[in-house]
Amino acid sequence: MDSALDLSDPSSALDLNNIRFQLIRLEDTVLFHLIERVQFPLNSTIYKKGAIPIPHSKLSFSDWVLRETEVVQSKIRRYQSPDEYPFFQDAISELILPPLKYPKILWDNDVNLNDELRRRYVQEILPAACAEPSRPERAQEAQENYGSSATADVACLQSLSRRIHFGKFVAESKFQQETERFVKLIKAEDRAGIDEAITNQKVEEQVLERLRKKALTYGVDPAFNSMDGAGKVNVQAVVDMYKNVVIPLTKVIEVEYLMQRLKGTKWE
Ligand SMILES: C=C(O[C@@H]1C=C(C(=O)O)C=C[C@H]1O)C(=O)O
Repeated sequence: MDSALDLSDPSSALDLNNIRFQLIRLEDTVLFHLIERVQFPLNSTIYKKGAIPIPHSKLSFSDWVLRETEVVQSKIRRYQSPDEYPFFQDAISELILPPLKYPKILWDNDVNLNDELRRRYVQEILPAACAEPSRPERAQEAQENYGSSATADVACLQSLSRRIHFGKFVAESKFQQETERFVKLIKAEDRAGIDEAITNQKVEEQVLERLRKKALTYGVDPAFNSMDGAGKVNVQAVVDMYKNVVIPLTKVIEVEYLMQRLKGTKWE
């Protein structure tokens, strides 16, 4: 039985089986947060800058809720953890708790793909997940759900961010397993070669198949036969989210992390 990732224990945190076990656990988190979000209509208004006036801010309503959440969470050490990355770097505030001392597991890097993740979430993931032809009520805006939608977005975005940035642990694990191979590719700045080297097609196919089953299962309450056959979440939207956004961004993070891996080492 693989164990959960212990970020205070480098050997556990870089065991690829443990990392993959954690990625599987994160599928449930991401899926349940998305199920919560798609209870509400898309409410595209909350993603448009200026559509909802916010004192002293030019952000969209959804971005403002996310940034304000990150301000509070940064004060209680969320971004001290090597598996958490902020969407708004300027939200990072002074700690109100004593700093934590994590052992150095990852190599120094500045890889953060949250801007791209947020763009894809708003422009691709949510429109697909909220579009439920069998439920026309979802097509209508519901102003009373603006706050609930934005709050659910924070949970979705933070779980998706954690999932894709786990690519750093995967990349470090693979680098330590095949150091010479990756050093050559990195020195040659061969991003395509690094992408090929970190890719495991079989694992990707297993991820997508498992997600389809989870979306079908978690989406239907066992107490009720779904009257219209539609579960709580659009199954294809979940699979497409991973196939077109989550897995590709995870791999970009693996590649870009590795491109920075030789800094300060004997191979530089
Ligand atoms: C995360 C890994 O690296 C890559 C990314 C994967 C993903 O994002 O699900 C799966 C397999 C690999 O292509 C891994 O090898 O487990």
